[in-house]
Amino acid sequence: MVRLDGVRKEYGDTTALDGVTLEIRAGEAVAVMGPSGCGKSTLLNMIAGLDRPTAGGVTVHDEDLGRLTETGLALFRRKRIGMVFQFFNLLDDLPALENVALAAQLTGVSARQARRRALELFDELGIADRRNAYPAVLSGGERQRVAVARALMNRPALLLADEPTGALDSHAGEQVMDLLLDLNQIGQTLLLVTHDERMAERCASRVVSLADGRVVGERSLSLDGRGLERTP
Ligand SMILES: Nc1ncnc2c1ncn2[C@@H]1O[C@H](COP(=O)(O)OP(=O)(O)OP(=O)(O)O)[C@@H](O)[C@H]1O
Repeated sequence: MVRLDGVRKEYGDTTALDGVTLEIRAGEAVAVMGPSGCGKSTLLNMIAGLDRPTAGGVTVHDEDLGRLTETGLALFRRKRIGMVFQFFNLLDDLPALENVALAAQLTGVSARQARRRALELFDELGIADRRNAYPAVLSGGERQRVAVARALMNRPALLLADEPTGALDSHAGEQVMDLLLDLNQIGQTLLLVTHDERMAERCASRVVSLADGRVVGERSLSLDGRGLERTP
């Protein structure tokens, strides 16, 4: 699903990624961990096509991102990638359902069809009763579930999550972890950046450790070990 081949990224004198080679198979849930500044977000940005490597190649879902124009990359991102961020990144002046429907409308889907799909997702994620609420009145956990719904709207090949529980209290964080775990267990490929060892162990089948822009370790987690401590 994802292949990084000797990816290097420099920002002026700073080397954010220093030759990262990594593969992620369809259906995997991979957590990327490492100290602040080691290049985790840069890695996600390379895979999402939000930024281009200084050297090396990135292939996602058989698409060589280096061959895409800026317009091609924007289209790739909208159709193939779902992203969830620590601080939700919802639009404050749109109700929850419209925030989510917009993701499909931007790919040319009609407003009616987009709302129908968004409602299905709100039902599945247990937030249907919050569909007309504006982000400001939603709890952190509800906001993140809306953000996950938005990320899933276009049925992405890959869901990228950058510290998705970083701004949540522990109960809401647990619910979001359960949600990501459930999504992966029904086949969604997931790449997760987290500082939280417990989250990695709960949601990921493999943990990749980064330090100073390099992969310095990898370990697989047994499937049996995942999701055992579910919230009631
Ligand atoms: N747009 C940018 N311009 C200049 N330097 C950048 C840019 N983005 C990242 N960097 C630098 O690249 C390095 C890696 O940053 P990155 O944000 O990927 O690390 P991170 O592991 O995600 O950190 P954190 O856990 O604190 O979010 C850091 O030294 C950072 O300052």
